[in-house]
Order: sequence, then structure tokens, then C-alpha cells
Amino acid sequence: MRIDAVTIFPEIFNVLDVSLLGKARESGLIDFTAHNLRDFTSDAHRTVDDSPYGGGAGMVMMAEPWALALESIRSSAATESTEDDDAAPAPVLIIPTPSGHVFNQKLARALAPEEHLVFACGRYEGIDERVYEWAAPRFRVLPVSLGDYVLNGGEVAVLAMIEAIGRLIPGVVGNPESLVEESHEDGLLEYPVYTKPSTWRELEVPEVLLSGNHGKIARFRRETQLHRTAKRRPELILDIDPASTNRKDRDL
Ligand SMILES: Nc1nc2cc(Br)ccc2s1
Repeated sequence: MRIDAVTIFPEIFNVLDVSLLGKARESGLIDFTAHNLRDFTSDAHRTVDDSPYGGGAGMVMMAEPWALALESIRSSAATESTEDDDAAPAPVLIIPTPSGHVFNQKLARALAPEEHLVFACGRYEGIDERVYEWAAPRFRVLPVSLGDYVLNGGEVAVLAMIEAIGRLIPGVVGNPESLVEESHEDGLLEYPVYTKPSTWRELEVPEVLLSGNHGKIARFRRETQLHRTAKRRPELILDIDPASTNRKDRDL
């Protein structure tokens, strides 16, 4: 997978050089490039923002640098692509914004097979809306939000999405089994986990987990998932599609 991020703070993405994704980059599973939006300006001050039409506080990111940056990425990808332009699907342009569709595990799974993801990291009050319109014939544009809170910019949201998507790419995570029983993989929150010692500061591990009875353990875990989800995220219980989980102990 090729991933490009456009930002005025490219150094934020240096963190991707370490840990899991750093190894995925070394092994060629993920090819990541951060692009400085200011490199696509033409004035001495490398200006990327201006005051909003209609008034209001803050500044808006100007459209032209974005069009130049995104076009540069698109044409470099077309040059590198082995497929002819018509055959290769348009890259997905993901724009983090508080007004976007909710990003969740289902969307991360849907994006993991994509060949090319482009992330646009907005700052200030956001990006001129005409960039979304300009991009629509050239990219599959996806405005997304990570939750109902406001950040100072899209970079931290993009880091989270790159990690959530990247770890689903075959070969990135050592043991693919570890991706199966996780929160949200089957529509529920994950069950609590324990390790040695079995008694810690007078606190015991649930007896059933020491029983070696795999059927009872699986049922215990499913019950704790349902209880925890009902308590903390009841809305997820309403979303469960029985056909979507291929768990052996689905009868609980
Ligand atoms: N939750 C989010 N807040 C923000 C703020 C800015 Br500025 C840009 C993107 C995002 S995504």
C-alpha cells in the first residue's frame, strides 16, 4: 500500500519510522510519504491560509496549494503504477474533519485492501470547500471523523487511521490470529485479559480461566464481552449483525 499525507507539519509523521509501521515500511508492505503543503505555495511567505468569506474567527486553508499538492501526488502515482490510467481505481482521499463520517473498525477493514490512500491534514478552521469539489472527479473523497471532539489539526487523526488500517494489511502484524479477537472485530468490546500471577495483591484471576475447559472459557469471555458492551457502548449491541460474526460460541 502507498500512503501519502499532505500537511504543514510533516515532521509529525516521523513517528511512523518506529514500531510496527516502521518495520512495515522497511519490508515494503507500506510506502509512506509526508508532503509539506507549503512546498506548493508561490509566495515568499509560503502562505497556506486566508480569512474566511462571510466573516468569523480563525483562518481557512486556501484551495490552490491543495490542488497542486494533490495533483502532484496523483500524477506521481500514475507514473509509478503498472496499470494503465483507466484500469487503476482512483486513490482514496481521506480528509479528517469533525464533520466527517465516523471512522471505525469496519471502515478500517474496508480501506486495508486499497492500493493507494492519500490523507489531507487540515488546520485552522478547515480547508476551502471547493477542494472537496475539485477532488471529486480525481479521487474517491472520504471526509471522516474519529469522534465528537475537535483537534487542532488532522495529523493526529491521520496517525490513528494509518495505524488502524496499516495493522490490518497482511504481514504487518506478526500473528494474524491476534487481529481476530479484538474490540470491534465482531461488533463487541473485547473481554478482560489476565496474566501471571493468578493472585495479585489479594486479587484473583476468574477461576474459569484456570480451569482448562475451553468451552467454558469461551462462554465466559463472550458473556463478559456482552456485559461490558451493554454497559459501556449499548449502541453497539443494537448494531450487531448476527451474520457478520463467525464465532463458534455465537449461541450466547
Ligand atoms: N476531530 C477532528 N478535529 C479536527 C480539526 C481539524 Br483543524 C482538522 C481535522 C480534524 S478531525
